[in-house]
Amino acid sequence: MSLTVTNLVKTYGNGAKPALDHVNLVLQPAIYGLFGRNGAGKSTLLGLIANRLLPSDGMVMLDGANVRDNETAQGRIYLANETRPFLWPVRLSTLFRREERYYGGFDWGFCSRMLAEFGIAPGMMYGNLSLGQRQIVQLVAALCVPVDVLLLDEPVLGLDAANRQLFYRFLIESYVERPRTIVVSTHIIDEITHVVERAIILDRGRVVDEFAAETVGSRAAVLVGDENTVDDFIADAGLGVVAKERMGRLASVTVRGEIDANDLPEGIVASGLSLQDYVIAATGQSGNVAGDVADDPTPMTTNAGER
Ligand SMILES: Nc1ncnc2c1ncn2[C@@H]1O[C@H](COP(=O)(O)OP(=O)(O)OP(=O)(O)O)[C@@H](O)[C@H]1O
Repeated sequence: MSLTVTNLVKTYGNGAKPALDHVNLVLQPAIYGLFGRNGAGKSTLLGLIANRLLPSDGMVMLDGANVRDNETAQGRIYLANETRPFLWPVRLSTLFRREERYYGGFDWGFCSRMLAEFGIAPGMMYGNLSLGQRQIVQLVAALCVPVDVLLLDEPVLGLDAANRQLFYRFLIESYVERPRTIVVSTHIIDEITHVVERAIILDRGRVVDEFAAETVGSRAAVLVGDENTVDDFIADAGLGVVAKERMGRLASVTVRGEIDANDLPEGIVASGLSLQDYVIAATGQSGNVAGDVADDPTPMTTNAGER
């Protein structure tokens, strides 16, 4: 299974800046985290992949078929987002049966187990559920349909902490049971770090980085120490500076690439960035740690010595 996004552009109005600007991606079976600041274009990208929005340019192909003109391909893609229309006066079981009919299958056993653990009775009316419970029902449905591409737009918005943990557990279980392409857009990055295999970072409509999540520690580092010593080290090593903060005589400088602790002079401490810190650095106003993979597919090295 392969989902290819080619030169995808979305402009919402005449003369408006593109919400999505020539995005190229190749997605394989894996759990992807889709990250970016408010308005970066995450929902737009997911809406275009799911054929809920018309692209201004470019295309989305699923196993070689253009998703636009192909109902079979569309039936293999499921988008769960807040606007998914579920009619109000409907029992959960009816709602799930509709999904079963449209998507050609439904994992009823997994559904019952998830509802039980979330404490939601299957005979409930959808409209009688709380906001968070409705969100859970949508996620349960999403995990039970036999699609090849699952797009979850801010899935944990409205879920309490315990239910978020439960959802991450079910998401992993579902993926292990049936590996497929799952894209999760979220702002709660720290929580999902250990769930996602790959990360996609969007900034102002462009993909600025796409990488294996476990390699995040080697994509950028923070150096802390006496400002002059840190500056000299950075200049000698030819490191790219992303951001710098001063605290009296001390400086904290974010640089691109991985730092070998053996290369550090005395008095400088280096640490890697968490996925959340890396996303902040990659999408901050002061600098762009990632470069732009729209033009360069390998913007980051994992070795500071290569810079
Ligand atoms: N229906 C629309 N009409 C006009 N502009 C829109 C529309 N939907 C989105 N936009 C604009 O497109 C850009 C991207 O929006 P999008 O919702 O894709 O961002 P996002 O990354 O999902 O943001 P958030 O994290 O806040 O949900 C924003 O500038 C937004 O204002």
